[in-house]
Amino acid sequence: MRSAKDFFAPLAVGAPAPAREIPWRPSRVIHFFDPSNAKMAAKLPTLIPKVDVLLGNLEDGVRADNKLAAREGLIKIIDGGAEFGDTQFWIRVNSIDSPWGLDDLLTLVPAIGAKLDVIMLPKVQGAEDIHYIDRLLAQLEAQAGLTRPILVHAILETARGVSNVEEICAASPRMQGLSLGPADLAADRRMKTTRVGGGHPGYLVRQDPTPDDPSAVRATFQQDPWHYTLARMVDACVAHGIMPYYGPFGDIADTLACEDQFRNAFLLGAVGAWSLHPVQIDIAKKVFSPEPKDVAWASRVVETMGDGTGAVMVDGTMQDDASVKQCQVILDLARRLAARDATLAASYNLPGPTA
Ligand SMILES: CC(=O)SCCNC(=O)CCNC(=O)[C@H](O)C(C)(C)COP(=O)(O)OP(=O)(O)OC[C@H]1O[C@@H](n2cnc3c(N)ncnc32)[C@H](O)[C@@H]1OP(=O)(O)O
Ligand SMILES: CC(=O)C(=O)O
Ligand SMILES: [Mg+2]
Repeated sequence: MRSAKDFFAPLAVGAPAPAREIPWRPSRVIHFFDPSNAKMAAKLPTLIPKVDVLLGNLEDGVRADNKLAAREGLIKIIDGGAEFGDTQFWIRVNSIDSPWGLDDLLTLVPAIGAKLDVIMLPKVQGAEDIHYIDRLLAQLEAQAGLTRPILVHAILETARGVSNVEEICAASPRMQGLSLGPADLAADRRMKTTRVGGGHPGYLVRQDPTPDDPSAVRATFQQDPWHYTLARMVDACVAHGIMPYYGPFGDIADTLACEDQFRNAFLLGAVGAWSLHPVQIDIAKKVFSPEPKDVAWASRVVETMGDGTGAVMVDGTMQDDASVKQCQVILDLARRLAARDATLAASYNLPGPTA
């Protein structure tokens, strides 16, 4: 076991010093594209300014016979001088047990590592996977002369990964966050849904029978099969100073259910979600930005509470030291997002400095 003192020492001579804190940057939407798909790549100049994170996907969703073209496509995009502004640039590599995972890293870190903010690693099972990539990245960073460590984001998509979620979050100072991988996770757990995220009409609770009228219709209420996993992820991430994300919503046409799933994740503490299709970008941005009415309420509570201690009534509700902290969460996020988004800033109308 590494001592705590060693944790922030580079894992290879010449590698950049590990990050001591994960920088907070807006990441309401991680937009996926296939770099081997020329039509998608052609859309990047208009997509990049709209998304918080642009992610070049090399793993599932990219045909096996396009894996090399996808890798080359990423290099072409960077060599072509793609401008990211303050949008983050991530890639999802193939899993480290696949035929492509190692070469993804060996090729792309030297070629485009200086532009990369985060590498998303799929099918992470435990701390051992993070330790492997941690050392390998340090070696590659040293060879490439990179001055900034590349961060790592793990997808939680196996039962073993979920069981080991805390050790995964704690495995390296590179750990930036976790995403839920509902498709692979469903398969690995032998769940009986064939959907990519979202609910299922069979996963429900039913209202009790009416005692005097046994034939009366009994309402049913669909439940969220991802609640447990997401809640676990949020706790593990917050405990380790990293960020939780909902993953993909595969029913592209059902924008309403997508919005609902994303909002559940937002309310539980997630900072963002994936978009698989351009139609999902604005949904994620809307959902993961606090609503102006909630920002106005939070401002009012904080203002009414003065130094933030004691208890008062606001519109018939008790507010105290703890509810002020809840309101500060909303205000802090609103300020950070407003600093990047002028339209949001105007809708929030927040006084004071941005965080
Ligand atoms: C479980 C997981 O691992 S999820 C992550 C892996 N999966 C993915 O990343 C999937 C990414 N998305 C996609 O491949 C596609 O969006 C699909 C296959 C779902 C749908 O694609 P299409 O059938 O082409 O959708 P549609 O016809 O509505 O596309 C409209 C336009 O948007 C483009 N487009 C679609 N998705 C994207 C995208 N993610 N990024 C950029 N452009 C896109 C299409 O190329 C098309 O362009 P055109 O108007 O120039 O022809
Ligand atoms: C997100 C992902 O990779 C999955 O759902 O399997
Ligand atoms: Mg997956």
